[in-house]
Amino acid sequence: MGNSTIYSKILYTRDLEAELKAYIEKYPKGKVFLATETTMDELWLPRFNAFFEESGVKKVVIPAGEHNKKIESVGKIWEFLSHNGCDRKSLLINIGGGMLTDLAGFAATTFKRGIDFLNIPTTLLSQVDASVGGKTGINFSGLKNEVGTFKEPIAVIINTDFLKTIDRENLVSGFAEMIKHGLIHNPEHLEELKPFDFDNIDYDHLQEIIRHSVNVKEYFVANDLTENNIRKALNFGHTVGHAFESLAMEQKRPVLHGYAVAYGMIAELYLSVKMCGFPESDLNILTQWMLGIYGKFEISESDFERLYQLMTHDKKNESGRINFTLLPEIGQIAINQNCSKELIQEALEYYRNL
Ligand SMILES: NC(=O)c1ccc[n+]([C@@H]2O[C@H](COP(=O)([O-])OP(=O)(O)OC[C@H]3O[C@@H](n4cnc5c(N)ncnc54)[C@H](O)[C@@H]3O)[C@@H](O)[C@H]2O)c1
Ligand SMILES: O=C(O)C(=O)C[C@@H](O)[C@H](O)[C@H](O)COP(=O)(O)O
Ligand SMILES: [Zn+2]
Repeated sequence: MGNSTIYSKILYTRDLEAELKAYIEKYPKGKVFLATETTMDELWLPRFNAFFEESGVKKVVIPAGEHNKKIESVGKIWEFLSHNGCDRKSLLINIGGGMLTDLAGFAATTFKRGIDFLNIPTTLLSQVDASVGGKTGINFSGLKNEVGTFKEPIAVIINTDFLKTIDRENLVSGFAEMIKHGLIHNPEHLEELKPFDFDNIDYDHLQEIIRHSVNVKEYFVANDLTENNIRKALNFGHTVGHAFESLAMEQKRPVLHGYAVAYGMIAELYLSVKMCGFPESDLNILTQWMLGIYGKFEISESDFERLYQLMTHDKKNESGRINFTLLPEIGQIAINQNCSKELIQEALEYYRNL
């Protein structure tokens, strides 16, 4: 099992309070804390306030939005924990999307050198990806997740009812990470995603396909928690995707994480054709499918150098080389693929000309 310390339980439920009770009871009253963000606090927390108050759980609320995944917000959580008597045996419950679970997970894993935390993901992206697997972190210096830790939550409780209030753009964003899971490990999962109807969602079916996606994530995490080896598969699309996401932020035209990953996957599938013999016919089909869902992120040739510079900060890089995870075919991965600057620019040119 490599360097894994699989410890998180993934629970699927439509009765959140019942699942939570068992966890809260293991901690002394007054030692369980809640972190959430403003959207969830307004939309969903009123239904649970009485339950949390009865259980003696105090709450900190962080402003919603990716731009708040920053050190100042971590400070706010640390202050809240410190002022309310949080000790090493306390538990922090994180309710929100990937922004919140990354941020509050990071706060928990660093407070007093680490306390337990439990994730309740409320977006599709956080249910299939961000809340699972123990990557926590914040953006820093214009770079995605530049500072963070690897530590798994004690549990992840997935309730698809939360997705009923998600806007379409955020659903579509989470769907990109599911496409990624299909591409890197499970062609059947990819096929079951193709007919998904965003306008007419069957939540029971959605819960099933969320499970299939989480299974892919868990497989890689269980075998390589700290990303020394095959976990790099989960980063497919992100070398270029994070560069797009950071560039978009710099240019004040931010894009959602999943959209950036979809754009990145197209460029990295092109690299897969050139480096690993990925079938060109599959590249064309997948490119058209993803373009149809995600549209196109407009870039000009003058952005190439900045995108390349951003890729030089990717966490998979070694000895100054930009390392990609690429695909020889759907469902197969090739990690540590070092591409030349010229080839990376060719992939960006391919994307730009679509
Ligand atoms: N740790 C990991 O392994 C991992 C994996 C993938 C992505 N991420 C990170 O996750 C973040 C993106 O997460 P996200 O897409 O969930 O974004 P997010 O957390 O910003 O949530 C998206 C929007 O949905 C709102 N929202 C949340 N839950 C809602 C609900 N139930 N109903 C209505 N609105 C709701 C939020 O307020 C926000 O406006 C990025 O920072 C990305 O880097 C981390
Ligand atoms: O769990 C992983 O490993 C991933 O790479 C999942 C990604 O979808 C996620 O966006 C992750 O936060 C990216 O990590 P980073 O190490 O490239 O910052
Ligand atoms: Zn991602």
